[in-house]
Amino acid sequence: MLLKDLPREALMRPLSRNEVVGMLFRLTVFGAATYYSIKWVLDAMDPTSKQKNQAKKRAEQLMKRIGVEGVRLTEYEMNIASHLVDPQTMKVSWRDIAGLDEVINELQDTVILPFQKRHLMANSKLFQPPKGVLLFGPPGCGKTMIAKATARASGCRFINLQASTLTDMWYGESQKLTAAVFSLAVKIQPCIIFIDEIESFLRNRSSMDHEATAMMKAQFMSLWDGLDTSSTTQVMVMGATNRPQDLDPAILRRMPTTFHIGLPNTRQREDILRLILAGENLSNAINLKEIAEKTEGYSGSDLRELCRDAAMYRVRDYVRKEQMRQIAQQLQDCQEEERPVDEERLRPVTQLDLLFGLDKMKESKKATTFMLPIVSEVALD
Ligand SMILES: Nc1ncnc2c1ncn2[C@@H]1O[C@H](COP(=O)(O)OP(=O)(O)OP(=O)(O)O)[C@@H](O)[C@H]1O
Repeated sequence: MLLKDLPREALMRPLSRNEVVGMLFRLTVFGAATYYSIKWVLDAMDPTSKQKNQAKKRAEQLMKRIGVEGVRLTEYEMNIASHLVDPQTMKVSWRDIAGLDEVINELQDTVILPFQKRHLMANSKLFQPPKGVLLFGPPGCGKTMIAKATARASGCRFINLQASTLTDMWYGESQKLTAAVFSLAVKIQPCIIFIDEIESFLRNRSSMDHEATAMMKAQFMSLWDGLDTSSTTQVMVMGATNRPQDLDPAILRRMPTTFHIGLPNTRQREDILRLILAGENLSNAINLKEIAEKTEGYSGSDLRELCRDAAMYRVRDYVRKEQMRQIAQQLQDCQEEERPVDEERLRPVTQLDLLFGLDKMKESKKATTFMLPIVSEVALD
């Protein structure tokens, strides 16, 4: 039936109460159905919706585990919260770091103490943890370990941020995420925001910078400055870099507390080797001083790799011995005999294993330094 076919009186008469309620009800149902359909279609079209849901779930679990409950997070804060490190899984402590006692003592006084004893100095502006700390030095020398151990020792929550988390986003998203980093840190304080390779997104500003990058940097700095407005805010940005010379001077100014984590000297290398090999079955003739003296220029991570290789030789020997025994048994066509208990165990790591490991490491280092100029030639083209 068309509208013009309806009797004029029916159109003019006022609506009854029930009709108005019914109409309102139908409108509400229709509005809600439209809203959820559009939301569903948009979610289905959003290529990142699955990631968002996973990040949300992970963030909720983590927040529960770190003991933060009853705090409402925005979608962007949820995303950042998925980079929270669960303190239970953060195993690194000072005892796992060798040869860096001076740095650790300094960190203890300048960073950890103000966090640990914050209740004593609540009203002192001078005795607040620094808002920015920079760890710099060559790769593999323990910067990340130091950052994690600092968070653990100071009882801080730890957001482990990769620069790409903020820079890989769509235009506009980066800025929302940057804001979320700081707002989340304040909600879950005391908190350390750790940014590895900080120079990769807070590098020297240049006229070549994309507008969005320049805006994000400016925003990052102003949010960082905002931490200073309240003396009770317990949030610190800790950056790590291999290339401090590439950092924006404005960023360097905001990180007056700097720690150089350099390549270890002979004594430090010996300490690192001792720590890495602690708990291993070692031959009595092991001479770590000799290995330390032969590893000039090696980082802690190189030394760990060397020890890993050395420890593998005895596994390889064990497997070979086993194969030889099986072949001998097959040749003699005899039943498998019971073996003495010490044949079931791996032999101790010997000095020779370490020296072999060292040779292998030297070879691979030579190969990579040989490859490096080729890589840069390609990049320059
Ligand atoms: N001083 C040290 N004591 C014990 N182990 C060390 C030390 N330095 C480095 N290592 C070993 O090297 C590994 C790498 O260290 P870490 O990731 O902290 O280095 P980094 O300086 O952050 O390197 P990058 O700049 O590449 O991120 C550690 O997991 C650890 O096994």
